[in-house]
Amino acid sequence: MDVFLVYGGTFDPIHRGHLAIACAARDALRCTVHVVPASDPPHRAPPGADAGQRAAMVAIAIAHVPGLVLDRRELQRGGRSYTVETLAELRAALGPRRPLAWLVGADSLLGLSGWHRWTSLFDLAHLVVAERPGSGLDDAIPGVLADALRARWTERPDDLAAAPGGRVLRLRQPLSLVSATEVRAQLARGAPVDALLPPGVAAFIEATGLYRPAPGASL
Ligand SMILES: Nc1ncnc2c1ncn2[C@@H]1O[C@H](COP(=O)(O)OP(=O)(O)OP(=O)(O)O)[C@@H](O)[C@H]1O
Ligand SMILES: O=C(O)c1ccc[n+]([C@@H]2O[C@H](COP(=O)([O-])O)[C@@H](O)[C@H]2O)c1
Repeated sequence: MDVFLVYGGTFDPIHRGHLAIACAARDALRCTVHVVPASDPPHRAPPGADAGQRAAMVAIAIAHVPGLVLDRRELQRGGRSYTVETLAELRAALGPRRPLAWLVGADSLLGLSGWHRWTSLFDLAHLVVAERPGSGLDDAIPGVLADALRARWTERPDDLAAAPGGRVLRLRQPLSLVSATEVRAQLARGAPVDALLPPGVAAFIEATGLYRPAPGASL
């Protein structure tokens, strides 16, 4: 059965690194990627753009990318965007047998043991983990998480199609150095960001005045 693949993120703003891993996961699993902007992302400071603006930038970024679709379920649910709740909602809708997977970057995986009800995530879905510069997966995984992952790792996409959840697929895609932090910093100092962003997103940011320093603020 084909995998229902979900990619959650703050996307403040969505950048080329996000698209690169979404497309790599799409191609590895040969399935659609459902991109889910977080309404109120846990474990981080409030985003610079509101949830509607972040979703609008995702819509612009993926408009012409085959196999990527916007899913507004966390915006509609409101409140803290706990992944375990999103996956439980999807599992109820998809039934117990459909393979379901959640895409993360390596830095997110390294913090997984701090997530709300994190051990339940594996009962609900697979994880797909994209490598990210600066976040090594081979020796950096903290003990309790390493133990939880040990028997779950695979490099074979077919293992995800063969079960509803519980495996962790390591994606080995070309690395992208881009981060939303870097994009926001560049914008704050008035530096060009076109090379970091999908087409159309820079124009949206320019038109809305997002991420500009407040007048008179020192950089
Ligand atoms: N360049 C990248 N390579 C691999 N994974 C990435 C990359 N950028 C983001 N991700 C992953 O995408 C998901 C959503 O990321 P997020 O929206 O927080 O972007 P970010 O660039 O990490 O943002 P920020 O710099 O504000 O923390 C996370 O799981 C993150 O690990
Ligand atoms: O459920 C949690 O406790 C949890 C903790 C941290 C991050 N997440 C989710 O992981 C995704 C990436 O988070 P972030 O902060 O790197 O954009 C996003 O969908 C978050 O809602 C979820």
